[in-house]
Amino acid sequence: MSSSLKDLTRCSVAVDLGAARTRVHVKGTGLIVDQPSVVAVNTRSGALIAAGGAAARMDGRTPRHIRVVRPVCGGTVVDIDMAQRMLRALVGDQLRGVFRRRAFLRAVATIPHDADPLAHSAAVETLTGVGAKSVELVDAPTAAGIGCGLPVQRPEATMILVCGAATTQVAVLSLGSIVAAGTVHLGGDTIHNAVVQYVRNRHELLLPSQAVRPLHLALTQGVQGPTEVLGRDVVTGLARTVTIDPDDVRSAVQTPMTGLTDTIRAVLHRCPPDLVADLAERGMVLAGGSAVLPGLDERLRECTGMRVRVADRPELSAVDGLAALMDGRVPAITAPPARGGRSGTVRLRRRRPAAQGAAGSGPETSGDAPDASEARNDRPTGGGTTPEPVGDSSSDGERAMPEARTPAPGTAGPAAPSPT
Ligand SMILES: Nc1ncnc2c1ncn2[C@@H]1O[C@H](COP(=O)(O)OP(=O)(O)OP(=O)(O)O)[C@@H](O)[C@H]1O
Repeated sequence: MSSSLKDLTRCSVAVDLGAARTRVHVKGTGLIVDQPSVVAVNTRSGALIAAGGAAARMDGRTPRHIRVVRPVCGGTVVDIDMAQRMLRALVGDQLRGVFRRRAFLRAVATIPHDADPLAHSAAVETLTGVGAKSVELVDAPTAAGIGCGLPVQRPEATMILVCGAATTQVAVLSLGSIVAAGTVHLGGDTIHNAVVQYVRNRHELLLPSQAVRPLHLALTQGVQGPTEVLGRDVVTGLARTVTIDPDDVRSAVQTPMTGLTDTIRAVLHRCPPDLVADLAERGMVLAGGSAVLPGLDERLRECTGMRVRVADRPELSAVDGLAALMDGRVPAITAPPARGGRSGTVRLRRRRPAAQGAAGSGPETSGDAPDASEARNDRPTGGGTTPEPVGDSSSDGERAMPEARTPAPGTAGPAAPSPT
C-alpha cells in the first residue's frame, strides 16, 4: 500500500469547502454538514449572526448593518477568518464529539486541481484554525472520480467533469493521477448570472434568485413553451411579469457553454492517443452540483459525440471520494502488465520538499502538453511530500495515489504533531 493512501486512512474528518456549499464527513459517523458556504455578520459589532442555510436565506434581504459573506470562491478560501467562523458555527458540537474521541485530529480536504500554493495554505490554515492537527489535500477531480466509483487507479483513462458553482474542472485521470486537465468559468452560478443579465438587458427586469431556476428548464432541448417570470422593473421599481422564450435562454448561456466544450477539446488534445481511445469507449462522468443542470448532459453528448453520464449523487461525489479514501476503500494503483507478465511492487519514497517557486506548476496549470508519464510523475504537489514512484514504472505493481498534498514549506503548513 502506498504511504499517501496510508496517510489518508489516518484522517478522520473530510471537508469539501465549495463556493456554494460546505460538506463535512466524519469517519464512522457520515455526512454531518451539507450547508451553503455563507455567513451573515453584523458589521457594527462584528458578531456572527448566522451561518449556512440560515445565512443564505438572508442574502438579498438584509438591512445595511448585516453583511452576507461567501468566504470560499471557486473552491479556494478567500477569507480565512470567515471560513473558520463558518465552519465552527456549522460543525459546532458535532466536531467536539470527534475531538473527545481523537486528540490528534487529522483532516483531508479537496482543493482545485490548479490551486496555487496560496490556496493550499489557505485551506490548511482554515482547517488547522478549527482544530485539525494535520491536513491532507486531494485534488477535487480525483476525489470526485473516486466518489463516483470510477476506477481511477487503473491504467485506463477516465474523464470527469466537476461542475461546481463558478467553475467546471475537466480532468482525465489514469493510474490515480491527473493526466490532463483544464478549468472553465462555467457553473450553476455562471448560468444563473447569464440568465439574470439577459433578462435585465432584454426586458429591463431584475429577477429574484428563485425565479431563475425554472428558466433553467429551457436549456433542455425538448422544452418549447415560453415561461412567465415576475421581477422588478429596472426603471419604475414596480413588480412586472414578462414572458421568456426558451430559445432566448439557450442563446444567453451559449458563450459559457461553448467555453466548456472548448475546454474539453483542449484537454483531449493534450491526452496521449491511447487514453483518448479509452475515453471514446467510456465517455465522461459529470459530478458536482451543477451536473444536474437541465440539458447539460445532452448538450455535451451532442457537442463531443462522447457518452455522458451524470453521477448518482453528483453534488456529494467529492466528499464521498474523500470518505472512501479515509475508510481505505480505494485499492492501490495497478499498472498494466509488464512484457513478461510478472507483477512487482513499485516502491515509494517521499519527495524532498521542492522549492516554493516550483509549487503548483503541474502540467495542467502550465498549459504545456505533457505526455502521460510526465503528468503522472510531475504532479502539482504544492511542493509538499507527495510520494513518488521509483524504479521501473512500466512494471506491474502499486503506486501512490491520489494526489495527497501538503502545502509548500514556508506557507502555512499542517500543524506539527502535538505531544498529546
Ligand atoms: N437542481 C439543480 N439545478 C441546477 N443547478 C443546481 C441544482 N442543484 C445545484 N445546482 C447548482 O450547483 C452549484 C453547487 O454545486 P456544488 O455544491 O458542487 O458547488 P461547490 O462545490 O460549492 O462549488 P465549487 O466547486 O465551484 O467550489 C450551484 O451553483 C447550484 O446552483
